[in-house]
Amino acid sequence: MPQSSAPDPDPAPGLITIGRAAKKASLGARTQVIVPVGGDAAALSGQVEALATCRADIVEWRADTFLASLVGSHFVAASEVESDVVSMARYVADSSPLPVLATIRTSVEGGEAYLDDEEYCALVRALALVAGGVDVEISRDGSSALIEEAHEAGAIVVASFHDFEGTPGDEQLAEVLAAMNYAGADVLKFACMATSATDAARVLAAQAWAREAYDRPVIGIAMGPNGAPTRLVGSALGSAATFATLPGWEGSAPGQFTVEQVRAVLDIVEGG
Ligand SMILES: O=C1C[C@@](O)(C(=O)O)C[C@@H](O)[C@@H]1O
Repeated sequence: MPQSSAPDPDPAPGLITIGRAAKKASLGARTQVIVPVGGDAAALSGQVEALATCRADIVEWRADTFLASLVGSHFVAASEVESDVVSMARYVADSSPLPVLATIRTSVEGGEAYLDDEEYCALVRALALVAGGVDVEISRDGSSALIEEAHEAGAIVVASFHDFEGTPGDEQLAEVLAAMNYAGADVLKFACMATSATDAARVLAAQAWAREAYDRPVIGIAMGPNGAPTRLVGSALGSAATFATLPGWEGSAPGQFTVEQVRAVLDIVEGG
């Protein structure tokens, strides 16, 4: 259902605004720090409170971890959980001082949600009515239509691809990024496990290439110890955002630094 609060027009080519009302951030210029929050309702409220004093720009609500706290590791129908998930999304959107990116990471891409494609699309559609942005896994059947529907609902779309085993070849990475661009995503994101320094370097090369080829914000992440430096390189190497943890809370992927650590490096790399 189209909403009145359509996304703001792009302020400039290659720049995307995420957020609703007064909570906004810009992707595509200085690297934005995205802090993931998740878990059950009690854990979430502790993390949302901690956002007030953390120097992040955007909060990512990992709705899949909340879903897992409700139903465990089982396939579910969207209709069984939608009202709980949407209520929690509203809570995060209202209580967080930062714009919200809502993510349902499915088990196929390393997350905790067990949903088939249809149920996944239904839940993401519901979240798009509440959050400033939604993550859409590009490999899901129906992802292109979902991107359009999320836009109509007033959310920007971060298309995503994950490989927790390794880093695909250059050609496959280029194909994934091309598919995200073709599908009309606002931000192109890929995260791959780096098993060597070469993998990390290839992720950075693909990120820089996509930034030039598509003029859309790109987030390239090499996960794990070999890839950790890719989380700190900043916009000079094409990075629109980096995911960093709230101190004292678990991160959402291997190799993440804390918000303060990332901030300190980005202040040097991009100028404080
Ligand atoms: O896609 C990503 C990137 C990520 O996997 C990372 O490696 O930092 C963390 C996830 O929470 C997020 O949805």
